Amino acid sequence: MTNMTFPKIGIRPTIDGRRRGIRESLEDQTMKMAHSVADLLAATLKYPDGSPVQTVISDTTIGGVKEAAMSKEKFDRAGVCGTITVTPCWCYGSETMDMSPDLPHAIWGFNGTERPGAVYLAAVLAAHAQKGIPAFGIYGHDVQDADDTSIPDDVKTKLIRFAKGALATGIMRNKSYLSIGSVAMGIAGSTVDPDFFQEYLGMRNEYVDMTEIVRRWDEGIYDKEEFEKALAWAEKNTPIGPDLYNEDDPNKFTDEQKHEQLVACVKMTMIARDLMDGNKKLADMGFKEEAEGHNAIAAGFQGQRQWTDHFPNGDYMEAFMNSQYDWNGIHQPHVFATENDSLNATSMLFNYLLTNTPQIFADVRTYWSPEAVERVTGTKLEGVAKNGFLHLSNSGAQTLDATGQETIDGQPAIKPFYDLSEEEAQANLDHTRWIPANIGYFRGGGFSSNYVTRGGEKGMPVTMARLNLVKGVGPELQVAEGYAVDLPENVFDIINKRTDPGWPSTFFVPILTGHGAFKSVYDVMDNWGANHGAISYGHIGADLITLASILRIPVNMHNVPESDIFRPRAWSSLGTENLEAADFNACKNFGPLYK
Ligand SMILES: C[C@H](O)[C@@H](O)[C@@H](O)C(=O)CO
Ligand SMILES: [Mn+2]
Repeated sequence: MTNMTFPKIGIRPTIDGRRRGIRESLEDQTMKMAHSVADLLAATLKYPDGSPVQTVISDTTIGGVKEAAMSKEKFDRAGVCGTITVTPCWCYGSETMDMSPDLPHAIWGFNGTERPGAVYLAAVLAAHAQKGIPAFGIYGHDVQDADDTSIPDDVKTKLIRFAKGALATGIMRNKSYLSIGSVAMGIAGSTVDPDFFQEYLGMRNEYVDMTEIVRRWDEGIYDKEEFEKALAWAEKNTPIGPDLYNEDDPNKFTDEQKHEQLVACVKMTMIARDLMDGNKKLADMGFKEEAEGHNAIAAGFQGQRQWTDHFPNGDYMEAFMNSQYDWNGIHQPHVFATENDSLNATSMLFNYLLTNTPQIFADVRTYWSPEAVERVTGTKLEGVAKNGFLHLSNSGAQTLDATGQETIDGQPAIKPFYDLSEEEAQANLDHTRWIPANIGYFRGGGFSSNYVTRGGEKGMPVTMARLNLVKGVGPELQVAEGYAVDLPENVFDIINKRTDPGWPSTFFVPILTGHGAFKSVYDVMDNWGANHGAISYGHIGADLITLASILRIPVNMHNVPESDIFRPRAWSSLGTENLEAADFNACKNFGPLYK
């Protein structure tokens, strides 16, 4: 999603309202705390376009209800999507708090002992709980001196984790999920649930039939100049690869037919982008309505089967939509799901908004036990993969940035577009083949990207997430942190041949904890809620858990250490011993963020 204005974090310095000494003595310190938080967020966090995150600070410290109202007015005008209240002292709980029920809130109560900042923190969090407007409490672990304006590391971690979740919530709000087509092959995630998008994400749903693509092809509703450039680029950078699946098929396509398919794939990519973002060029051509786009922050393409039984499949389009470069150079990726799996698109959207990195959409295809690998290949797995692995593979919407050719500190990584070099983008392309689709599955042809994610010596840290809808509960999130790993060459060759040799592959090893769904790699597979997963670079489970709690989506399985879990304080009111049950109860009790 391009050309958007981003929401901001509002910072509220609250203060003891007593004039004639108390308030005056605290003004400076209180305002300084607000500025240190603003500086921290601007220096640490970036919007999806790479610009630094912006904050708004209340014009005055807030000692009572009038100043709280003035601050709220300012925040509403500025487009604030979450508030952080800071204070070193006692203030008046319900008189100074921000009561916006549809915004996430956090409060940092300074851990000093000269003034009762922690007492205010506890009082205002109680008010939040009592009013059903949950807020995150931040209380530094170690006492600071009264004149210390620094932010301790534990406080920083929580401020940043909260701000990431609040910003993700704010950025997706009022945007659309665009379905291109409807339900693919009975996949539940592609039966779009508008109530979920509206109430939990604050989003709306847009729908276009897949015939819209044909209309735009036939009536020439795409930028012709861009298309010429794009096709020349595609012929050079995405050459059609060997026909692995169809060599012996009497119905296999000729080279001319395959070239026509590449033409169609390039046009599909441009059209999907225009459908999501709009395109001013279309207005110049007289297509003003089409030029607007659907304000989509995420989208999905049904593809199978009505489209793919007749036209080239969506793999090429999906791969490029999720990637950060094409004929226009390096740019922001889109969030684009195969099979119109709107729930996997949502998981990708969460991952993306927390990291600004492009996402892997994959089938959670096969659990390979060490025993099965040894039986089939004669090789005993060692190292990170010694307990087995999950083979993640789907022909379509897997970012091309996941080849493992991008690096951070010499290790394979997936980077945001603003950190990506031309060489890395080119290396990804050079490591990707474009394999003609298996015409048994895809009668209309098309091309799948084909590469293996390189994990490197230590494995690439990744997190797999999945949002599911469960009748009676609503949405639930599952999160598995782990590593994308390299397999010994002979193991890969044998496994690849008997799976889908023309699709991209990521071999995933979740981190085991010894309990629940993380007792074994098999248990992770066995507890996964659907056929797809959304895989992000990095270990982002703690951020996902915080975001889910803001949206009141319970997490039904995760392998994040308990010390990293950060949820609103009111969650403890629902239980402190069994955090999973407390999470379910809290999400149910407080209900979705929107109506
Ligand atoms: C080609 C097949 O229909 C696959 O696309 C299918 O197994 C899936 O991806 C299901 O999610
Ligand atoms: Mn699939």
